[in-house]
Amino acid sequence: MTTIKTYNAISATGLNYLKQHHYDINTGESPKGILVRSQNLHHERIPESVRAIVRAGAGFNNIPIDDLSKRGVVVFNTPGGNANAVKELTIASLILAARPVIGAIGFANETRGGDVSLRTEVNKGGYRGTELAGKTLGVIGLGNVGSKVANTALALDMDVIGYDPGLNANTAWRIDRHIVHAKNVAEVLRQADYITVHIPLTEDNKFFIDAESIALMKPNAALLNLSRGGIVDDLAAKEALDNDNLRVYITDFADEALFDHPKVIITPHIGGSTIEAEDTSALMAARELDTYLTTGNIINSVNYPDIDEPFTTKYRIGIIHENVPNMISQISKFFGDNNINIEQLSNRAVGAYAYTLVAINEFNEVQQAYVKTALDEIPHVILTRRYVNVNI
Ligand SMILES: NC(=O)c1ccc[n+]([C@@H]2O[C@H](COP(=O)([O-])OP(=O)(O)OC[C@H]3O[C@@H](n4cnc5c(N)ncnc54)[C@H](O)[C@@H]3O)[C@@H](O)[C@H]2O)c1
Ligand SMILES: O=C(O)[C@H](O)COP(=O)(O)O
Repeated sequence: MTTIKTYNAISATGLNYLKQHHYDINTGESPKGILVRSQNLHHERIPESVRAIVRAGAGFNNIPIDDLSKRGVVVFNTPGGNANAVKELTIASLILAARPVIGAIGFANETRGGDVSLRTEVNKGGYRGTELAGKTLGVIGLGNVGSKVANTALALDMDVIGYDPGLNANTAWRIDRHIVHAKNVAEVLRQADYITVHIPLTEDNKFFIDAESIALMKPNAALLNLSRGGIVDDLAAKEALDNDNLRVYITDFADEALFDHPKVIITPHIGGSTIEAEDTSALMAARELDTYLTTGNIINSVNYPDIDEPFTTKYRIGIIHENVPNMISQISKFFGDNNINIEQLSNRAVGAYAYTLVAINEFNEVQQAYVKTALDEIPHVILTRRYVNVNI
């Protein structure tokens, strides 16, 4: 049995998938894989036995990607698995930013006793809001979440302007043609009545919304952050709220500096917390983990290139290496020199790393005994794994 270690509450759908595929959950000493949600792994000791870590969710800023990449540990996430859940909470947040629903509920409860109807009707004028229809929504980041938010806002009769310099042919098609594409973020900040941020927390995106960017917003703008704490400079947002340079700030990330502020609404990081999103993300995560550990196929990795090929030979050798010249020729020469016939060789590189998956049929026990050690000795090879096709 292969052991998988888990952190956080991982949905039973994902755990059951792993159990059905003969994995132990949290029992053995030397886990091969880790399944995690938001637990901060930056200061955890990741056992040497670990070959893969899957983040059941989108954001992976809680995982020490650089260190793990140098060790040959493949890190995955589950793109889109919880995007609908975040979209729905973002729409709820937009409505909370337009209508004083929370205060109105409090007021309704206070009307108890006596003529409830009269007291409600006389005093409800204090809970008038505005409509989203006709207002402009600015969406920063048009990925899995942002594209859904942008498209849904059109159905609420909002005008939508979006900004995402990272869109490509595979992702741009998701975005409705009525959404205006801004050339820079300042365009969004100046035009929007509501601004919602859906980008990952990276070094570059830290305090992406800071005092300077808030100064570009309309003074009655509403700012929504369902991405990550640290993407918005909360102190700058608080100062803008205090000076009437921002109307309301809604964040899914609690911050001591924001508690009890009358213009702030805080939710406790529940954007992806629906039964459906947790099930979908955990199942995607379990499948990605099992697929890599049993076939060498890499799907949705955030630190190495994806390779997803049908496993039609008896064996495969997966070689994670640095993206430097002469690796493929050295690897294929090794197989040739050792009289091992290559049926198929796939190679892909992304940034500093590359992955080569070699498919073979004839592979005797002597060759199997030394191939891993010998390949690992080629300079710039990080980790070699062997896969056996149990269906052949
Ligand atoms: N609140 C929650 O529970 C919750 C749930 C899911 C995701 N998230 C957060 O939301 C983020 C986005 O999720 P997603 O599923 O849409 O991810 P995604 O990877 O599908 O999309 C992110 C998009 O942001 C774009 N981007 C990156 N930096 C940018 C920048 N500086 N300006 C404009 N665009 C930029 C990328 O090109 C990409 O298209 C995640 O990284 C995560 O931190 C939070
Ligand atoms: O990045 C994500 O997917 C979300 O922040 C969800 O986090 P969670 O899995 O801890 O709910």
